[in-house]
Amino acid sequence: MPHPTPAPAGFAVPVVDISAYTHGGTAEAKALVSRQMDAACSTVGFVQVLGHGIPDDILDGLKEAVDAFFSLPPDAKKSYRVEGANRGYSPPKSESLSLSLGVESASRMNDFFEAFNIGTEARSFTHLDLSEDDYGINVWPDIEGFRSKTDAYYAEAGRVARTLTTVFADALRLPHDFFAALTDHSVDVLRMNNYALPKGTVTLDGELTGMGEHTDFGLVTVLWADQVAGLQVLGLDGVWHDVAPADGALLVNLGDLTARLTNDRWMSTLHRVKPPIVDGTIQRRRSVAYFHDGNIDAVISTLPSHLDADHGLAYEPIVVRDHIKAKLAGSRQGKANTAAVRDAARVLAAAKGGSE
Ligand SMILES: O=C(O)CCC(=O)C(=O)O
Ligand SMILES: [Fe+2]
Repeated sequence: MPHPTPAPAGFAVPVVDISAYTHGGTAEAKALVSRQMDAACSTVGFVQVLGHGIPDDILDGLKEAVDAFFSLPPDAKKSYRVEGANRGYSPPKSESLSLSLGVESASRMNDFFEAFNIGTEARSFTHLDLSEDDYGINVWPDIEGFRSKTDAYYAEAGRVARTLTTVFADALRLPHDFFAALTDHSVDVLRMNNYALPKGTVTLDGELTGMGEHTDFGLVTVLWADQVAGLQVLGLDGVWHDVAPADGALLVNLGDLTARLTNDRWMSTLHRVKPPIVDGTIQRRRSVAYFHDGNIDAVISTLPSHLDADHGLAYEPIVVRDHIKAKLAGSRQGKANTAAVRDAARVLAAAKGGSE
């Protein structure tokens, strides 16, 4: 089947230009952006974000760092593995994201992506008594410029994530600084993903999964990706749709914690990476996800404005630490996350519907 298939009428990832927030627009311009964001978050849960203001040279530096790391020999990459923390190198087939949802995959550790993670460290908050066990210590590959380039992008992506939470606060009619109290020592992680399979290793048994279906764990994810097919998003129609970033856009999606805040009015949308196989090979694809997950000790409770007393749909309040632990235990240690009942049901329903 040729790829990418055109998106059918009825499914599109809305484009929202947030310049009014990044470049000091008028109150009216901001109100328009927050209305557009509300519509995107309540119908798709993914947004093509323009006007983010990340300079091209910082994006170029990020791509150089990603290429330099993933082109190291396998043994060199493996020397940057970190046990027990969301840091360093993850080789292909060491994770199964679908297990973070409680959905069994055919051969459990099936995802062929490889990744390198960096993130916020507890020790950077000198005034707070936080545990590195909750955050993690970064490892840095011995590659000239890798750290400065990824640090520069990390700061920019964090700025965009925080700007987005300001848009969210306005869209949800919350105090402007509502999210600041949940995110002043946020556990943020940057995951650089590489989807590549050496020639001749691709089998056409239909089980090829770049990254299994999952929802992101936190508040919001800012995703830079190559304009190469592979990312698929589950629509309200129960069908998987191909999505690639528009020119100059970052893809932004909501995570589970924002869905919990809004009692699922805003969507933590299921997504996966299933690259098309063309002539027995897959086209290499890179993506870099910045996860803005909230303070490790923050309690996430459904907003009073979104409680639905009649239907009793509110989630129990949850501490960010407990939520992240349950999700990571699924994807990393092969334990199905039994708490993700709603998500698992949606994946199984979609499995019947197939992809577009
Ligand atoms: O590679 C992609 O486009 C998606 C990556 C992703 O969903 C993730 O890292 O959580
Ligand atoms: Fe994701």
